[in-house]
Amino acid sequence: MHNMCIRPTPEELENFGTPDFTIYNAGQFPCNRYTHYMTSSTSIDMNLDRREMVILGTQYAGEMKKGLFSLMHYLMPKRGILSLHSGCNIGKGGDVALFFGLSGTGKTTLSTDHNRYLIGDDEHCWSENGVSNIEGGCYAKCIDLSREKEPDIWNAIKFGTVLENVVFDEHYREVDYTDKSVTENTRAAYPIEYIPNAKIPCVGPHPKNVILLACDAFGVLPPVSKLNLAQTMYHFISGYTALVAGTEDGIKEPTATFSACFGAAFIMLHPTKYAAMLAEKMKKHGATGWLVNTGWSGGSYGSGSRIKLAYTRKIIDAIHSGTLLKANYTTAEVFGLEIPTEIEGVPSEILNPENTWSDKKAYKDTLLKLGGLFKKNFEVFTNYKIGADNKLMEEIVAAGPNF
Ligand SMILES: Nc1ncnc2c1ncn2[C@@H]1O[C@H](COP(=O)(O)OP(=O)(O)O)[C@@H](O)[C@H]1O
Ligand SMILES: C=C(OP(=O)(O)O)C(=O)O
Repeated sequence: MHNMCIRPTPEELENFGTPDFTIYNAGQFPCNRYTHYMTSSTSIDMNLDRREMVILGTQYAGEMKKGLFSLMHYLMPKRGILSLHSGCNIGKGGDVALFFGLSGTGKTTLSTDHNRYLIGDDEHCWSENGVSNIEGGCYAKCIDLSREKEPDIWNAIKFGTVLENVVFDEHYREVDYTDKSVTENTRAAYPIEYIPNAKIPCVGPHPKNVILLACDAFGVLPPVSKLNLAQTMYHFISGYTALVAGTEDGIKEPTATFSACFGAAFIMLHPTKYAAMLAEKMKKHGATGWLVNTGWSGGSYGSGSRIKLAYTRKIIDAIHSGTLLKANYTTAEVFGLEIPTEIEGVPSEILNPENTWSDKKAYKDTLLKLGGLFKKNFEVFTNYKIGADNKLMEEIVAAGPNF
């Protein structure tokens, strides 16, 4: 946690006073499964009034940072500040990008970019003054980590970094990043300044691009689509992804899931409250929304393959540089997504997923199946209002799949 939190200076510590919030972490000591409603030996309990959190039955460090993140999802909106489950970076020209996404969709990987300054990889706030990181460190997944594909994360693993659940040779102290015998969810927790181009303090102006990451295991969402405001809200509230083997226990193969605001586990208010704040801020500051599929192409999980990280990076580069905004687009059926026809460094044929499937009928069936899942998931939101009248919510519902 020391690595992950914003570390106070000695002067700040001198006048620290009493803590605002206390975490009691009992590590492996389990909770009592005979307690009413307790379904597991692991529990994370929070008392907002007493400002305390109790963690029982888990040694996963992520529970502490994500527990505090839930707290921020309660405290920040009360002050008119939007809490974001997103990575964030800033270009040399001052353009800020947010990377929303569930675990494993690429927030850490894509916000850590050698050509840009890192503001943070996971938890941010968007206030009247711009964006700021809640944390002071990163928590990178390191399963199958390679120097070639993720050089900045690789180089951040040095003295002072805490490696969690990795397997290493005790004599030579060499880590085997491919070893999944403890868990797939191996982690490296390092202070953000271990990334050479981190922006310290971790703050920036209002975002120019809002990138929604989805790891689509069905392989039918385009690698990138440009979204209008209603589509951005529709996909933000839906929070679709495939959970891949990794952070959550028991996931052996990609499983479609919807997690409102890309963070159902952390939000404390109704999802439409956060969506309304995001819509208002994006509109006010002229931010563009994008949907980036970091999941499958050429077929669903099992027949297709995961989109190459190198291609996703080129897509993200084109968003940052502004060239993608000026590209030519076609509109795809069912989801009505705007797909660019060309991106430098990315084979044009993969931009429209239909081209990558050899079995066109299977593609159409899968597309309709996913569209149906989106519709069903969204049913519970259609009766809510966003903003003063119901106009935006009507536009948002209409921005979903249409068939
Ligand atoms: N096309 C892709 N885009 C992004 N990440 C990818 C891609 N293909 C494979 N990956 C891998 O998926 C994982 C994404 O995890 P991470 O960036 O930690 O996600 P998050 O921070 O959203 O939890 C990394 O291990 C990364 O190497
Ligand atoms: C730490 C977590 O977030 P992420 O996997 O997105 O890094 C988590 O969900 O446990």
